[in-house]
Amino acid sequence: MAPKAIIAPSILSADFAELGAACSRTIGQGADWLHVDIMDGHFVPNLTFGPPVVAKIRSHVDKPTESHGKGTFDCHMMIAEPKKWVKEFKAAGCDLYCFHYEAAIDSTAAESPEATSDRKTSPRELIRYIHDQDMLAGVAIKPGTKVDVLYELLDTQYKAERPDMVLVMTVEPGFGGQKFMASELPKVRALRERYPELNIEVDGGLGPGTIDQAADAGANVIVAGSAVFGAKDPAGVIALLREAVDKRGGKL
Ligand SMILES: O=C(CO)[C@@H](O)[C@H](O)COP(=O)(O)O
Repeated sequence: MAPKAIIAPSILSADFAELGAACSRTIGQGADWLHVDIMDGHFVPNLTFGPPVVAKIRSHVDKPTESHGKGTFDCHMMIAEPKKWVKEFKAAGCDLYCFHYEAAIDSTAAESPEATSDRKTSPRELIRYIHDQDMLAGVAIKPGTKVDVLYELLDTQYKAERPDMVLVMTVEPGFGGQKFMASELPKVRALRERYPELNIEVDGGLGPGTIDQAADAGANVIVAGSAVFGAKDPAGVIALLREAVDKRGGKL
């Protein structure tokens, strides 16, 4: 049985002048989680917000009462140094810290081997560290990254080192409103076949016109930015996305 639908609107497409109100309204419109895109201008060519903003908007939304529950702040860390910010984002109210596999393994930016070990870390160590801070851990892959790099992490017998969620990007990370890349769906299908109970998130170009393909492939955590925040009826879009995923439950 595939896991249930989790709808996570991306607040990157919200009106930043009223971000707190937009967050609470979106939860009221039926969203399960809020997807919070953190960009550092290095890992991706765009800048968004840091811990003080996350802390402010957190106060507009009730904390989840259970793991993966309503109100979860799903922080998508598009940053070059994911280990460096774990404690700050925990303090700001992040519930799920989803780092990029590519950032965790990339040591080429570090100036010296010593700096490398200090600033970069292996995905496995990083997952353990995130769990030690009492957050869920997610691992994201960009379109150019093969899905099988994740198998070793997902197959570990040590729960503390296993991701709670995988994010398959269906656009190049960095900006909202891009065209959905169906070429990424074989990754989702491969993950779903191998891990029937895994939370598999897709992000980029999701909306009423693309959700069926993503749900057919096995995605259950759906990020949608412009499709929700640009809609006349955001609650209707959230319900449609949920129904598309849930009606495939058990048939995958
Ligand atoms: O991480 C990202 C972009 O890097 C996303 O979360 C976008 O914010 C999704 O926006 P839409 O494609 O749904 O408009």
